[in-house]
Amino acid sequence: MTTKICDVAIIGAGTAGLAAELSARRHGASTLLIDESFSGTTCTNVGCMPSKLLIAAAAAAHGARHARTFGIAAEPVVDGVAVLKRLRLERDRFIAGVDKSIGRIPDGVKWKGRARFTGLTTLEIDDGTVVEAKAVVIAVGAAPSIPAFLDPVQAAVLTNETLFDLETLPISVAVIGAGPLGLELAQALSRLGVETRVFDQGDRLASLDDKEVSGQLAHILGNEFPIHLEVQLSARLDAGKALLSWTGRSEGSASFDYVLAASGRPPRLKDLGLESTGLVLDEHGAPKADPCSLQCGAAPIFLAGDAANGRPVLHEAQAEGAIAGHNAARYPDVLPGKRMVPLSIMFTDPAMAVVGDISRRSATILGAASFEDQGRAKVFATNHGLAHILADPLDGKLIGAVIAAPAAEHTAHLLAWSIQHGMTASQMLALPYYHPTYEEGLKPAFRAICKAVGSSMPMERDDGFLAGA
Ligand SMILES: Cc1cc2nc3c(=O)[nH]c(=O)nc-3n(C[C@H](O)[C@H](O)[C@H](O)COP(=O)(O)OP(=O)(O)OC[C@H]3O[C@@H](n4cnc5c(N)ncnc54)[C@H](O)[C@@H]3O)c2cc1C
Ligand SMILES: NC(=O)c1ccc[n+]([C@@H]2O[C@H](COP(=O)([O-])OP(=O)(O)OC[C@H]3O[C@@H](n4cnc5c(N)ncnc54)[C@H](O)[C@@H]3O)[C@@H](O)[C@H]2O)c1
Repeated sequence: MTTKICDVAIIGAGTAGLAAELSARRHGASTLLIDESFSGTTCTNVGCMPSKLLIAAAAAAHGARHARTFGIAAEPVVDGVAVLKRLRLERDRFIAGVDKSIGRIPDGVKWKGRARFTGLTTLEIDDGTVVEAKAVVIAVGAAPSIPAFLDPVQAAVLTNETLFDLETLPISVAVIGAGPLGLELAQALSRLGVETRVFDQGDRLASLDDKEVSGQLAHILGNEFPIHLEVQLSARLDAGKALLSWTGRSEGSASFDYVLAASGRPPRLKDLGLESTGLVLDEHGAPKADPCSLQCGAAPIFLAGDAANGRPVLHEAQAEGAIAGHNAARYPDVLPGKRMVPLSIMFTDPAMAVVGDISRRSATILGAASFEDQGRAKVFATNHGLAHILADPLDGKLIGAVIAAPAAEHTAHLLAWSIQHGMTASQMLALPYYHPTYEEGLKPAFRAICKAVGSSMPMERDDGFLAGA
């Protein structure tokens, strides 16, 4: 039996785990990074990058199909094999990049195997190795959850872990879940010519707490592929296909080559032996971590990335890894990490973004900006969507935003940065806006906030009459 002794053991070499290991080592700790495969991250292998590569192919098809809007005749011919071949080629380059960074980790720090807790800071790896650490960072990520009603059609079920390895594009796909995963992939598949339908038991897209923005997006996306909200589903195999039946807000049945389970990705904490740590676990078997220090109670255990189930997006996995690694190295003298303004973006077209704290909506001023008559959007025939910007009623300081509009991924960044710097709507209007741009489209929301809180509008720069702004 091998025993490994270290200051900080990190379980999981994904984005959060790699950041945690580096951070702990930079702060003087001896580290042990344990992963069951050391073969890329969720982001590169089955997450952000392959999904965006599929979206990029879909955008090319969509652009050609819609060229006729501008007087140009074109009809795309989608070669499914070629689309997926290019996707995997580029994806593998991203994976090679991660392999390179893993290769730079010093000898003796990496340990391949599946770890589980046997005590507060003792781990057992599936090869029998025992690890004794002073602190542990849990960065095990998340895994797809497959609803039980899909059991009868298991053979036809895809997840984000299998979709990108198909040889070619299927004829038809049912997508279960209208969250970011389901909607991004549904729109991409639909634009690539796959008959696609989305189903969700909930009453809005992406569980978005803004009915108006969510409703507009549902309308826009619903013009491209059917979205069935508030439905209950059942499934059975029929002539080798998955036959889905649904009841609720709408009723029907249809056969699909595949069913994509996009119904959430809970943290992979189940077989981690957390009960041996003595930590208080919730009904899902998860410990609670402080959102700033990422420490579980007062224990020498830290949670980071998707495993922490707080902000399951890449830049936060990296940031949380760095905070957790630092704190694990300095345990018990733990510090609160400085968290960024929350920012999440769904790469549909139009994109949907949530920025800052939108939970206090009732206690804020709301400025709205529609993109239906917006200059830049009209030029590019993308004139739809809505931005809601929330601000403090006292001084118009920006608090949050929900946007489903063209270029939302870019305007959301500007808003997140402005919120982080404490900007007010009035200050936003005093900044330069080039014409004609999508950024100009936010001005009506800033003006509405200024008006509501009685703060000044810099008229010499923002007169509000520029045609198409
Ligand atoms: C389809 C899809 C698209 C996405 N698109 C975006 C996007 O566009 N932008 C964005 O910001 N985010 C996106 N995300 C989210 C983003 O990918 C994740 O938030 C991020 O990758 C999480 O990183 P992580 O380090 O927490 O987990 P992971 O990268 O999953 O790492 C976890 C690691 O832990 C290892 N592990 C697990 N259990 C054990 C164990 N017991 N012992 C040893 N090792 C173990 C695993 O092998 C794995 O290597 C997307 C996710 C998906 C699924
Ligand atoms: N652009 C991005 O940042 C991006 C893109 C894709 C995925 N992700 C990440 O991937 C993770 C998973 O995304 P997701 O969209 O799967 O999760 P999600 O939890 O956001 O959405 C899941 C959806 O599935 C629905 N659902 C669950 N069970 C169902 C059932 N039995 N029948 C019908 N509907 C059901 C839920 O109501 C919900 O709307 C998230 O953490 C997300 O942040 C991020």
